[in-house]
Amino acid sequence: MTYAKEKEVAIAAATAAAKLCEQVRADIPQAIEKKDKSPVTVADFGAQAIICQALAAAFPDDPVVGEEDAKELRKPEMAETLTKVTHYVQALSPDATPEDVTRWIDHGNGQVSSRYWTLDPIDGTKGFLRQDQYAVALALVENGEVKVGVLACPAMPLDGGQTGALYVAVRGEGATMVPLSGGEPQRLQVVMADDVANFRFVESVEAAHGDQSKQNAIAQAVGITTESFRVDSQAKYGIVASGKAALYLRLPSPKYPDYRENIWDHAAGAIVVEEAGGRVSDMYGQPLNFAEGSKMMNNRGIVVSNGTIHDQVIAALAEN
Ligand SMILES: Nc1ncnc2c1ncn2[C@@H]1O[C@H](COP(=O)(O)OS(=O)(=O)O)[C@@H](OP(=O)(O)O)[C@H]1O
Ligand SMILES: [Mg+2]
Ligand SMILES: [Mg+2]
Ligand SMILES: [Mg+2]
Repeated sequence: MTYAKEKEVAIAAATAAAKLCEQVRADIPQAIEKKDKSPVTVADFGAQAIICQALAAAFPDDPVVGEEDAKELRKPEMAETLTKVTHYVQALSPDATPEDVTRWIDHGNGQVSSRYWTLDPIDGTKGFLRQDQYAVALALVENGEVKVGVLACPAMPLDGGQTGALYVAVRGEGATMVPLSGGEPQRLQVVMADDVANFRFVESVEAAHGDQSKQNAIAQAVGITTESFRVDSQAKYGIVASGKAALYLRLPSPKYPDYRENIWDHAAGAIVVEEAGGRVSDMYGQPLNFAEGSKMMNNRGIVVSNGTIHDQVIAALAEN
């Protein structure tokens, strides 16, 4: 088994971070506004602290490229928020001080290099605030290729009535889903072409994060006639990997034509789908570039599929 230690550490860290997030969610979190006007919560900071602490201890030489940083949190007017974050972190790491917490968060300020981790402590913060889907997303990238991906989706409903999924993939070794509450890992397989009931497509809840009218037109062009399934965060990748949808489309929003996708919004999800037999590319069929920087400057839009319809989707995009 390759990357055994990386997989073990990533699973333990993402599972712990998911626990922290669920604790915050039960307490009804408040949104804090970031400089770019997007929301962040004490759970985003706490989850980044917990995961970075674990990665720094196990792999001290690996940079971590995370979404959040502690710059604002260090300001005196944020002391109360930092106290709250520290309180949630202490439930998992009792000796943690506020200084530890900000230091661990800023361990996530690393740069893309030949080997690095990328972390989205909460992907779908808006979904998290709405008590909808969200994901803790962690991936290891080597020489531009995602090697390990772990996606914790604490609000994901499972067959059989439980809630909470952990999706795990290692390059060349397949993808599995294990309930966050524990149990046997189940092998993931994307939907087959003849599984009509699951031949659906997923897209973001937030209309401004895509182009919903074009997404619908492309889905129809490849024979998907049912309405989209709208889900927050990289949970969408988990749904495609589990064979519960054939396609996830994320086309550039007409409102933000210059938007570029972040590596942490896709790395973990992409390997989970690929290892379940699916395909991931940008809207021109180009591979996602995880080798350059935190934003994928040369990619536009995201297409995630079960594989069988991928070329058809790219062809439909070229025509529309
Ligand atoms: N304009 C635009 N276009 C595309 N994507 C954008 C845009 N603005 C933000 N973001 C990123 O969207 C991430 C949330 O993913 P989703 O859209 O799938 O979920 S959600 O519907 O917003 O909950 C969200 O990730 P988090 O910040 O981690 O929640 C953002 O990185
Ligand atoms: Mg995100
Ligand atoms: Mg995030
Ligand atoms: Mg964010």
